[in-house]
Amino acid sequence: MVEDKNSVVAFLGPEASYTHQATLSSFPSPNYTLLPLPTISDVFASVQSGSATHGVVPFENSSNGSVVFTLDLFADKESKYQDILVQGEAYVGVVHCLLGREEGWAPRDAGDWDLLGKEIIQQERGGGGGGGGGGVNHHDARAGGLASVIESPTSSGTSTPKANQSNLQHTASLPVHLPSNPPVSSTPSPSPSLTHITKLYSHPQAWGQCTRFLSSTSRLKSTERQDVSSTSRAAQLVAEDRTGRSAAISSKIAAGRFGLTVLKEGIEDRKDNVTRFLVLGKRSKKEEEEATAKEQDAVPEGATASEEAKEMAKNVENSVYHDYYRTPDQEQQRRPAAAASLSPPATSTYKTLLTFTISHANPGALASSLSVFSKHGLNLTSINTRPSGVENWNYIFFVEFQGRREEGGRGKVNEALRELGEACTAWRWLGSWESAQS
Ligand SMILES: O=C(O)C(=O)C[C@]1(C(=O)O)C=C[C@@H](O)C=C1
Repeated sequence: MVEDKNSVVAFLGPEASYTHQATLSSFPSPNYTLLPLPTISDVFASVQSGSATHGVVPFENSSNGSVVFTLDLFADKESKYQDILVQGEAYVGVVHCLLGREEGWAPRDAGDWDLLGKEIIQQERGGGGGGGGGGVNHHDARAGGLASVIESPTSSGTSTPKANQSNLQHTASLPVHLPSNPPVSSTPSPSPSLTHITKLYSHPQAWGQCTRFLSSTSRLKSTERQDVSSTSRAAQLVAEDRTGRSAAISSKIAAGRFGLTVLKEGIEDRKDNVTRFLVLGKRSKKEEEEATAKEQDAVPEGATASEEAKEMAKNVENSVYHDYYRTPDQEQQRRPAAAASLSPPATSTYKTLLTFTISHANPGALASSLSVFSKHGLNLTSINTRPSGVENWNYIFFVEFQGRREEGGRGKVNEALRELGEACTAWRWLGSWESAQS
């Protein structure tokens, strides 16, 4: 990533989320200001509006599949995130823990408790709208938030080697504002009783990654579960619960951050549990203007208005959109630019994410669209769908493949896109980036 001390990186918070770990791994330098936001849509919105230069969002988990909230934001049915492109990825090993209070726990010191409560309330107020997360001071987000409670890359939420340039061990320490003698212990007894737990909090993805533990622990089988916006938000809510009867599925790092006890560690179904995160960026105004100028030059002299239109539709050199939510006129006015990510060095492996729609009434439209990729030797690595939102049982298809769009309309990805335009009703390029997979 381009390092600039004015860069603001928004991520799904509050601090100590797995997304925070992915953010530190992709943006290890203290020159970046990290901004925890309550929801994934807040992250998209902040990148689109320019209040953040980058965003980090969860995309898929190795055992539980896609993060549908993120897919729906990429589907962008209301055309709110037209300038967002994927510029990178990060992998974080996810070791889930059950966090809470031990049976019989009670806040020991009202002063300490008030201080902790005040801290949490401050975070929520600073969050920039909406419940569900904590917006902490930017610097706290980096320092106090996560780095200061990370003991080693194996403590929880480890990164895969490539992502682990991170500085998950980054130890800058700005104030955390937790009480010096927190009213809890983060050291569990060997096998703490769970009979006092009456409510569980977590992110929906986490339930799906801990099914065995949840279904085999008699106390928890029938315990009420509440979905919240992130695993660290779950930990934050449990820390606020003065009854001591709730628990969160979250990370060991979050236990340290929010002063909770790890009641059970390693509760994920699979030990190789990994979540992939995407780094978002925005096409710049300058790039957009340049692309508009280039495309105007590209229209052959003497072309008629309709030939021009045809030429524009064919010219995928710099286009991001063949957008399904825009009329051809609107489409021509926009003509977005190539992202900075179009010109990385040639040695690495790249990935590209696209969405497309087809006419469901047209037999073979889906098969023809997909065959474009194999025809051009592009290794299709995943396919997803989300409801189109236009008509029942119609879908937006997401495909990811190895390769990248090159500048100047060259290369097999550009060729495939030209052909895809003939097989589908519309497509949208969501970015090409260097793979972080080892
Ligand atoms: O970042 C977090 O802590 C989240 O709660 C999000 C999220 C996700 O959506 O995948 C991230 C990692 C884990 O897979 C579980 C939850």
